[in-house]
Amino acid sequence: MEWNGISQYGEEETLCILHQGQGTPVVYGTPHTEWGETTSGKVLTDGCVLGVARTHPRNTHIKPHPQANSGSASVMAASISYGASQKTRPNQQCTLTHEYPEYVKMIEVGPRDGLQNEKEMVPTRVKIQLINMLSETGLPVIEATSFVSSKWVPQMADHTEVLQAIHRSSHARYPVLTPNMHGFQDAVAAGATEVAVFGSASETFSQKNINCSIDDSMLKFEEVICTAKQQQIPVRGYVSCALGCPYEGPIEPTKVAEVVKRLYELGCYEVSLGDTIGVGTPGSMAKMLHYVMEEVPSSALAVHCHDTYGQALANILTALQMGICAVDSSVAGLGGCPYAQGASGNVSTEDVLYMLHGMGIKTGVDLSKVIEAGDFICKALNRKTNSKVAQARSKSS
Ligand SMILES: CC(C)(COP(=O)([O-])OP(=O)([O-])OC[C@H]1O[C@@H](n2cnc3c(N)ncnc32)[C@H](O)[C@@H]1OP(=O)([O-])[O-])[C@@H](O)C(=O)NCCC(=O)NCCSC(=O)C[C@@](C)(O)CC(=O)[O-]
Repeated sequence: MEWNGISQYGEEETLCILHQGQGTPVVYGTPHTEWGETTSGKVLTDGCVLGVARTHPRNTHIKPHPQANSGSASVMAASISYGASQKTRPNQQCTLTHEYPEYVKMIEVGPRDGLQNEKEMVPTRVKIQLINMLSETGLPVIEATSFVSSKWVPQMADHTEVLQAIHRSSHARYPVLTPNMHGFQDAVAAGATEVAVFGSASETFSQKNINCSIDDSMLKFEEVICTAKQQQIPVRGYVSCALGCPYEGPIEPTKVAEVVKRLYELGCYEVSLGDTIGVGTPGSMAKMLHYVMEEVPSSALAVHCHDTYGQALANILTALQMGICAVDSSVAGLGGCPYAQGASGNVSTEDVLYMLHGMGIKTGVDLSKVIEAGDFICKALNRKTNSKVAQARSKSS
């Protein structure tokens, strides 16, 4: 099936006209409207309604409209691009292509997600040096530690020492995890200037990870977010098990979307979608994002892919095609979650950078310096890197 689009670009708005083959064009979306809301408020024609266009500074995503005729589901994950440089006039045809963001924000989670699962205590000075080395790479966000119970996660017990000793780059931010007010207050006392709350789309995982139901977690997060707002501290959110749960198996994308929406509405500036056990595929990622992006704009979403089944890069690429511009990753692919047995580490920062830079996407991050930081932490842990790029570079040097 061929999908065609015609767009008319103005400074402020894009009008998308979608049609199939010889069908009569259907006008169905502008950047200022959400799904199903058109400038006219109506579908202009019937027989060839294919979907609605949701514009993004760079991508226009097509989603089947409830009245769409058969076969339109095949565009669920497609994106149609009308970059500013590709201005078209009405009646000119555009071919559907994927257009990627020019810049991707990299969120380094190695010092927290990467190390929290280590059985042997990692010396505090090693954690500090790792963060200091990562700060030299140009990474814009480095998640430094977490203010959780040391009975639950002993590896993060030195959170205050770590946060207070690192050299903070003026170009980077250093969020820390805070599951409740106790953690938030400790974090602020230690000098945190950004925090993250972490919920789950799975009830069982929520219980196992933070000892409360999803609803109770939202009450705790609300308190944290309200207090943080008063102190002008930005709050990021996580939703674990976005593509599967170690206890419940597959999670309905509608459930993921609901939890993401709750966090966003509470005031998280960005919500990271965690494939906690790395079971996702481009298919399930596209489907989940499709539902989530109905509730929350792509500009407020990030993806957080563990690489258990080797799908992380493909899943990230899918997310980029759908308009996501923020990616969590872990130096040397370190990590795992203490409450998700068998889950391997995050996608490695080195491998994501190699892919993005190879696609001409800017990150502002120096890959060689990240490889050095990865080399440092792997030596300290007496471990081989999980990064394919770092492995290849070390063989060739
Ligand atoms: C959330 C809690 C603290 C609840 O733990 P709890 O036991 O239910 O807490 P409580 O409120 O009942 O309090 C019990 C005791 O804990 C203390 N306490 C209470 N809160 C804190 C705190 N913040 N820091 C330090 N101590 C705390 C509190 O003061 C009290 O101390 P006591 O009076 O018995 O001496 C616990 O379940 C916990 O620490 N869980 C750890 C969760 C964790 O860190 N998981 C790994 C990170 S999430 C992740 O990896 C997934 C992610 C984000 O990467 C994305 C993905 O991949 O999906």
